[in-house]
Amino acid sequence: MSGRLATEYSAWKKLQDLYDTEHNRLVLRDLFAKDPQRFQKFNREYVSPDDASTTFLLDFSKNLITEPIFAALLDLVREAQVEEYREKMFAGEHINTSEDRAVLHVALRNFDEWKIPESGVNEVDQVLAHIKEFSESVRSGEWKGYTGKSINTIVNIGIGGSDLGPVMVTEALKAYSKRDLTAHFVSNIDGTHLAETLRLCDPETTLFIIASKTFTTQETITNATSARDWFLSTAKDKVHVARHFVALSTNTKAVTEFGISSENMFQFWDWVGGRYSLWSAIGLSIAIVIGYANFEELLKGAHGMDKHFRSAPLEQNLPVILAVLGIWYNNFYGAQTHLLLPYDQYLHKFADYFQQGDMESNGKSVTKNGQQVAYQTGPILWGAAGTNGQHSFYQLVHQGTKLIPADFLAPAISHNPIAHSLHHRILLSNFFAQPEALAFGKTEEEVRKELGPNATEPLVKSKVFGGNRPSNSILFPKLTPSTLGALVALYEHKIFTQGVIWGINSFDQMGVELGKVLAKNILAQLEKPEDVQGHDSSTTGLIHYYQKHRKE
Ligand SMILES: O=P(O)(O)OC[C@H]1O[C@H](O)[C@@H](O)[C@@H](O)[C@@H]1O
Repeated sequence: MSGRLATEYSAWKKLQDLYDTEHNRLVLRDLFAKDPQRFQKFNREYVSPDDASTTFLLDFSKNLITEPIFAALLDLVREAQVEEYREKMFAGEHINTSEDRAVLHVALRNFDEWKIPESGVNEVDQVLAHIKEFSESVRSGEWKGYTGKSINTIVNIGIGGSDLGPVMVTEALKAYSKRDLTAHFVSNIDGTHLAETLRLCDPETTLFIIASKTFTTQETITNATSARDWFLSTAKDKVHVARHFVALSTNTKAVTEFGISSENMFQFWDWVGGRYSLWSAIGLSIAIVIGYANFEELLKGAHGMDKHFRSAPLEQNLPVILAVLGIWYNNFYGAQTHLLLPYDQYLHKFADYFQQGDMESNGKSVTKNGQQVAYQTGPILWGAAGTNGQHSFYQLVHQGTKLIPADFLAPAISHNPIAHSLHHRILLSNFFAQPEALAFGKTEEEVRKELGPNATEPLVKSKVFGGNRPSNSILFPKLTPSTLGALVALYEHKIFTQGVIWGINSFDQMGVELGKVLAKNILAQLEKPEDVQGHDSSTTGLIHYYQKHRKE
């Protein structure tokens, strides 16, 4: 984040040399055969400094690295001054330079550990108390709708960071949820999303949570307005809106103008990035679904990881380790993508969540100093919950032409040990088998032996697995709120570390603006063909085709 080009660092040049001279020799079969200590060298156990039950193992031994390469990768971290920039973040310096803002999601889960001199930080506890009080009154049934009934359905209306975090966490921690309370999440401007959700709601017992940092996002404000119209078509009197609509935002003025009173507004601050906001008031739906005590556990789990990131030596520092391994593949092996593969159905939104977290943060091509980068930055992030992915895209991961580094994640214990944990043992056997198959593959010799002398050449070739495909494995005892908090913070700090090395600003999102501006312009031209002005022939042709075929 210094804004320097990564390629200027001497460690970068060293890594390029190491890649050029070594990469043909970096064969996992050989590396493991030669060194019985390889697992010992390249695994780390995380134990939260605050709570020993929040723990996991990171095995990164199945990566295409040696000790000198690992050392050079950590030299790159030192040379890029990641530790100095980390301190700037924790101190509240305005490291989001393009927007002149601090980056302080860590202050939302700080529990008075560090003094951070930024305005708003001293209001965090107050907002948490508000979340606690409100979530408890909804869960206990004390909060009543306009006809005196308790709330049994919540609808979070928000998009991007104001949607993905609450969706991911409420899914991930469903085992902790209040089962007689239904939570829906409406994000898309497509009327179908709201209409299909409202079909499942009763205006007398539904609470709408309007989540928008800016409170100007077109999708959210349009959905919220239509939801209010739907509500008022039954409730009639506007005075009832107060019992059924609350807002989570930094923009008090826009919230009040929408008709939500300030006591029903949960505040946060401009130093909370949208994709880092689940720890803030944006987490209200999480607190309602899993209860405030569990929400606080989530925050504490993340705080433990913050402490680890801030104090652990680089060679023990898990976010740093994940970050440098990512750089090794992204920048030296030319890998374009990175897979997140949780072997836990509860984490089925984990990759979706980090698509925004990673790609909106590090999908940049100029440095903080405005220089065009001549190297790759953020990877394309994708994934699915195991074992579903195995029956979908793993073919390409195992035998395709692309190198796709992957992180496998799994809990040792399931929340649902049905059939005497048979399901879970099968799930975990896949979790152990896939990284093994990716790393070690199956040689032609092995295939021939298996198929016998009559096998055709094409059949033999088609059954060979090249192997040498790298992965990390993260194994934790159980998916608890605190463990989830630690895992999310682990990836947040990985993204931070990579952003600093690439010299980019991980905390703005200018790339989402242009499409929004053009859509606004087009919206005003949709009525009549003669209004369609100022576009290329393709866009004009498409809009004309729509105008010919629409039937309102
Ligand atoms: O919460 P808001 O202000 O409605 O923004 C929702 C989303 O909008 C844009 O896509 C980006 O700025 C995202 O980072 C943000 O999460």
